[in-house]
Amino acid sequence: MGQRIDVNHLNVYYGDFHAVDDVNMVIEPNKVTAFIGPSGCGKSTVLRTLNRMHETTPGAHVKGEVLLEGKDLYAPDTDPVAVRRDVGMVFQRPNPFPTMSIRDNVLAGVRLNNKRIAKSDADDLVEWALRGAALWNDVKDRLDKPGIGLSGGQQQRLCIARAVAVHPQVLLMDEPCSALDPISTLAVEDLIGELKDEFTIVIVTHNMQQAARVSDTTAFFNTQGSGKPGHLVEMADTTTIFSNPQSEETENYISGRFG
Ligand SMILES: Nc1ncnc2c1ncn2[C@@H]1O[C@H](COP(=O)(O)OP(=O)(O)OP(=O)(O)O)[C@@H](O)[C@H]1O
Repeated sequence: MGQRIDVNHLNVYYGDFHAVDDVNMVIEPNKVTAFIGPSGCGKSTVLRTLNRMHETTPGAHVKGEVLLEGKDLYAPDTDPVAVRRDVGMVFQRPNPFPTMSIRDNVLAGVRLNNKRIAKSDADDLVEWALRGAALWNDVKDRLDKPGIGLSGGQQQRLCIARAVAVHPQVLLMDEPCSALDPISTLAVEDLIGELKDEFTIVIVTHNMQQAARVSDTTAFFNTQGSGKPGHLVEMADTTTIFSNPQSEETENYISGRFG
């Protein structure tokens, strides 16, 4: 089952630069939450703080709280590697390991977590993850071929299979369809709808139609301009955000007046 995330007074900094100001939000379990907003408003930054991935950028740090099912992801005794196991991530560009087979790509995260796994269990896990990522039928006869030999859309689904294989509670997706053609995009969007039965999903997208199609809840971020921190303007049911937003800023953005 997916888990809930509470974000309390989250501020994010790159060195001295205050990139995101005072975000408060609840990300509901087993729902798809979309982050939308103009370039530079902090969508990816906030997403990356939900599994401490921003810490891979030197100087990036947070103030405030991120709670996964009530547990503070930034508590001193919390292991970031364990956080990333519970909160998986799929990136903008499909990034299968180029020298690995399809099968080994699916198992890569499990092996990185130092889990020993028997061959038959590995076979079951590979099939389960690839079925979950709607890729099994495409690849079941070529599991030992390189992952890099798949189409872009298939590679992205392989990356989703690799992410789900470690059984995370939450799946973060940073513009997962931006490098895909329209047919692959639809396949990944359908998949997101199915995956929410098992995981909590947060997706950053530039595409408002995509947010409207795939998400239950939408968070609109904005910034007063370059050099100014991004902030959360409002968050509500996706239908409310697109049909009856509270803020004029949101109204202007979704009606295409800026961004
Ligand atoms: N590695 C970094 N070092 C310094 N500043 C950064 C870094 N990454 C992002 N920023 C800054 O933080 C702010 C938020 O950036 P972020 O990438 O989160 O925005 P975004 O809404 O995801 O934008 P986009 O839609 O263009 O991807 C911007 O002002 C950006 O310039």
